[in-house]
Amino acid sequence: METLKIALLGGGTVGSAFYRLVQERLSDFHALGFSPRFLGVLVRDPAKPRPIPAELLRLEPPDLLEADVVVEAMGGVEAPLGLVLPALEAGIPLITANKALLAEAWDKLRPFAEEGLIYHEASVMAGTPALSFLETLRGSQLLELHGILNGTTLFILQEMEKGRTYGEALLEAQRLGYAEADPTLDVEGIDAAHKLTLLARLLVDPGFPFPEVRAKGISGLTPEALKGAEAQGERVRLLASLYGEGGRWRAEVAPRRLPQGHPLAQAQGNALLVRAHPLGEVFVTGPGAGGEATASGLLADLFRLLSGAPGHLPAPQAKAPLAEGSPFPEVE
Ligand SMILES: NC(=O)C1=CN([C@@H]2O[C@H](COP(=O)(O)OP(=O)(O)OC[C@H]3O[C@@H](n4cnc5c(N)ncnc54)[C@H](OP(=O)(O)O)[C@@H]3O)[C@@H](O)[C@H]2O)C=CC1
Ligand SMILES: N[C@@H](CC=O)C(=O)O
Repeated sequence: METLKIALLGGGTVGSAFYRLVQERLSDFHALGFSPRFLGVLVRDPAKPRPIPAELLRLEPPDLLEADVVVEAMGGVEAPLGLVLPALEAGIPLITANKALLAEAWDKLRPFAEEGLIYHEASVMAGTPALSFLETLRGSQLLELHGILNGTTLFILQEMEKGRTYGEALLEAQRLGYAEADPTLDVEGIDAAHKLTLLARLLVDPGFPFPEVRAKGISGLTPEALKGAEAQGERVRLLASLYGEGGRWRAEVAPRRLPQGHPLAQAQGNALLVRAHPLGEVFVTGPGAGGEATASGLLADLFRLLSGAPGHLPAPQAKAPLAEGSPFPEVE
């Protein structure tokens, strides 16, 4: 049995759930011939209650160069970047749930992603297949993509439809572990824009720049706007859309009106609807936030790594859209 040395950066909602899930799935590791061992778990406050043995908690990162794999679930951009870069330079694979890091520090990380060293299924729709789903669609050419990529705002809209206030619903989303440490990223559409950037790089342009994504969130939406949509047989959802316009890819996050019977309006979880040529229309839905759902995506990546498969490779070249897209109407 080979020891698998894991350095875990972050032991919060996601990191704790990942630690627990690894313990729960030891027999699957053993079946693959590995025995996982955590070198340490980086946190800020070791006194916080969490399901990780105190002797593993570290205020300084464990020696990442000793690890077989670095798993990053700390959030932010500059702090994790400074830690993971030397490990990547040493050829140590990175598994991360951090979409902000990938979206905003791509110039530094792209060479390692192209080498197959970065695994990040959990960064978009948590453990629900989004990146691996789109990888399979590479056999076709993307026409357009529309997704509900943020669990916090979906939860808030669903709760507001049941009569709860925006503020109450946001607090509950934070309690459930769905929201970012800074929930402005969720409610202003920035988290969904990070995720949409990653999808665009996977499918249509390996260098797709994050600042090109227009982001509008839900903080300005009133209960009246939601009721007005309902009266017209519609539902409002924060959609991330990638579509052709004037021969270029346009990427936007905005609250949009959907017919109530549309699969994206009916979806109870995060969702992704893709039209591709020649495949046609494909739809996937499932949990997109929360500790356990995200840990599932991290573990899937760890098993992918152990099976010898490379990380998530960006698109090999930039491609212009084949057709003009048809985004759903935006809420004014
Ligand atoms: N929550 C979710 O549903 C999902 C989250 N993600 C992503 O996963 C990552 C983690 O999210 P989540 O677990 O919710 O966040 P949390 O805030 O719950 O956890 C962050 C962890 O990292 C530690 N940490 C953060 N910054 C530092 C630092 N500078 N030095 C040392 N330790 C640090 C924190 O320590 P301490 O505990 O002591 O504060 C904490 O353990 C983020 O990138 C997020 O976007 C992705 C998909 C879903
Ligand atoms: N804050 C994010 C967490 C998962 O990516 C969300 O609400 O979707």
